[in-house]
This record gives sequence, C-alpha cells and structure tokens, in this order.
Amino acid sequence: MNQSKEQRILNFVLQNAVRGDPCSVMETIDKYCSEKEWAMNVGDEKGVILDKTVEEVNPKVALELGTYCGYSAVRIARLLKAGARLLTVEFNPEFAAIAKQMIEFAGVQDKVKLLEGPSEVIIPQLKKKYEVDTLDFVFVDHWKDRYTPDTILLQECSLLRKGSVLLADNIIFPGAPEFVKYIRNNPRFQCSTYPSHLEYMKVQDAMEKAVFLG
Ligand SMILES: Nc1ncc2ncn(CCCCCNC(=O)c3cc(-c4ccc(F)cc4)cc(O)c3O)c2n1
Ligand SMILES: [Mg+2]
Repeated sequence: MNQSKEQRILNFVLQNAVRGDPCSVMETIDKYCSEKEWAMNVGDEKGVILDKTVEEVNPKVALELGTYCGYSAVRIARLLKAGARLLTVEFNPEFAAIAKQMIEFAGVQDKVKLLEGPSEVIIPQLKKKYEVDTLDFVFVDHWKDRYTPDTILLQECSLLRKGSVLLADNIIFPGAPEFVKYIRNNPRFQCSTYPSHLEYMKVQDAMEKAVFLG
C-alpha cells in the first residue's frame, strides 16, 4: 500500500531533523513542503504571526483546532512556559497518528495533549473531561465552515474569559467569509487582521486575531 503524503512528511522529518529540537522539525517540514510536496501546514511566514501572538498571550492553556501533521502544535508548544499546556484536536485518525509521532520526535509531548475527534464533540468535553477552566489562546485552523459555529460553541461552553485570544488561519484562502463577517460584527470581540500569504505559495492569505471582551 503506497504511503500517504503525510507519512512521507513524517519520514522526511525522522530522517533529516534533529530529535528533541522543535525548530529543526519545523524547518524540515517547511523545507519538504516548499521543495517537494505542498501541504496545509501554517508554514514559516504565517508561523511568525502565530509565534508573536503566542508570545504576547503567553497562554497557560491553549487549544488548537485542526492538528494535521502537528507542525503548528510543535510551533506553539515550543513557546509554552513550564506548566503550560496545548490541547490539539484532530478528527482524522491517520493525521492524528502522524501528528503524535511528530510531536514526540520534537520533544514537546509533555506540553501537548492530542484529542482525537471532531471539534463539535471535543469542545463540550473540555471542562469536565479535560479539566479546562477557561482557554487563554485558541488557534483556529480546521474546517473553514466550522470556524463560526465553534466560536459560538466555545462561548456557550463558557470556555472564553475576558482577554482570551483567538487566531484564525486562512481567512482569505481558502477563506472563511462567514466567520470574518460574524467576528468583525460581534461587539464581544476586538478584531485585527494580519495579511500574509498561503503557506509555501505567492497567494494572498491572512490571519484574524480576535480578543474576547467578556
Ligand atoms: N470539525 C473538525 N474538528 C476537528 C478537525 N480536525 C481536522 N478537521 C478537518 C480540517 C481539515 C483541514 C482544515 N484545513 C484546511 O482545510 C486548509 C486548507 C488549505 C488549502 C487547501 C487547498 C488549497 F488549494 C489551498 C489551501 C490551507 C490551509 O492552511 C488549511 O488549514 C476537523 N474538523
Ligand atoms: Mg490553515
């Protein structure tokens, strides 16, 4: 059975990156996906926007929706302080298995909990099953038509507090027009847009930062 693209990305990391070195893992994935096979990692350019937002928020509890191969989970986890944790949600079992290995190879497994399942099922479980009080940071990078309903679900589950920061990928390409309309017209969020480019391409993209005002 021939390998998946995601398996090829993992193998390239296992063979070329430095075990226990998150930056080496990120650089190796970016090298493979810019030179050999495109893949939907947030990438190095938008990754800097993600880094700056995580450093500014310095989250104790962070959530990621859409793990994929674990690139952004590694990217976020490397910046978390001692005792801080990242919960990352992936519903595709094959991607989850790849991401688990990627996260372990990078050496950030103690900071990351990979939750397998759809966001709409996992989010309502966060308080009781995963002992979350509120979320300091949420990286939104899953189905683009789930951005709005899951933002509403996070509020309904009282998982956001005054100052919680959401950062959404791909608001231009592939696009999340309904989310942009919802969040920018919602008085409970303070929004800002960070223009960038689609990972590994010259195509315009952007990230939207939304601070929950409580
Ligand atoms: N509900 C739920 N809960 C949990 C989940 N876990 C996974 N999923 C499903 C998410 C499937 C992947 C989402 N990401 C993207 O679709 C994506 C696409 C592109 C892209 C594609 C083609 C192009 F030509 C150009 C750009 C670029 C990006 O940066 C993207 O992030 C879940 N869903
Ligand atoms: Mg994305």
